[in-house]
Amino acid sequence: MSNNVLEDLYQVVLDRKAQYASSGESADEIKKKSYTCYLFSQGENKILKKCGEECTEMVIAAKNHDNNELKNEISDLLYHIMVLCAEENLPFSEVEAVLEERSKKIGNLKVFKQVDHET
Ligand SMILES: N=c1c2ncn([C@@H]3O[C@H](COP(=O)(O)OP(=O)(O)OP(=O)(O)O)[C@@H](O)[C@H]3O)c2ncn1[C@@H]1O[C@H](COP(=O)(O)O)[C@@H](O)[C@H]1O
Repeated sequence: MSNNVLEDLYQVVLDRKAQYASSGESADEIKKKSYTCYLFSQGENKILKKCGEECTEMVIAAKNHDNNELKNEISDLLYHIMVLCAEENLPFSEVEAVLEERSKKIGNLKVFKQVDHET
């Protein structure tokens, strides 16, 4: 594995998508071998449901101030987001590019309105 854990994970997800597309197995068989292939076999609604579920679990972990649980839930969410990107044919590198572009900006883009209470 290279230093870029996210890129490597996305590549595994893409490999599983290709693997699923070429396998003629049932969902039960697929699930035993690869959870990622199973998600692709279930389609967009299932993947979106999982993203929502993992996001809620992340929020609950944060509300409980349980950082051990929180890091696991964030990891689950990131994985499911990658499956969603692959399902939608959105290269994860495009998400990284948006973050990189934003990192070049200094300060907040919003201009704070100064209210003059004297007038
Ligand atoms: N990062 C993950 C990852 N995070 C979470 N999960 C799986 O997500 C599932 C979430 O559990 P749930 O109880 O919510 O779901 P479930 O009851 O098993 O099934 P459903 O409710 O979704 O039908 C578990 O089965 C976890 O194993 C993941 N499965 C895979 N990966 C990565 O994907 C790679 C390829 O995995 P496979 O496709 O399984 O080989 C792995 O090496 C990991 O790097």
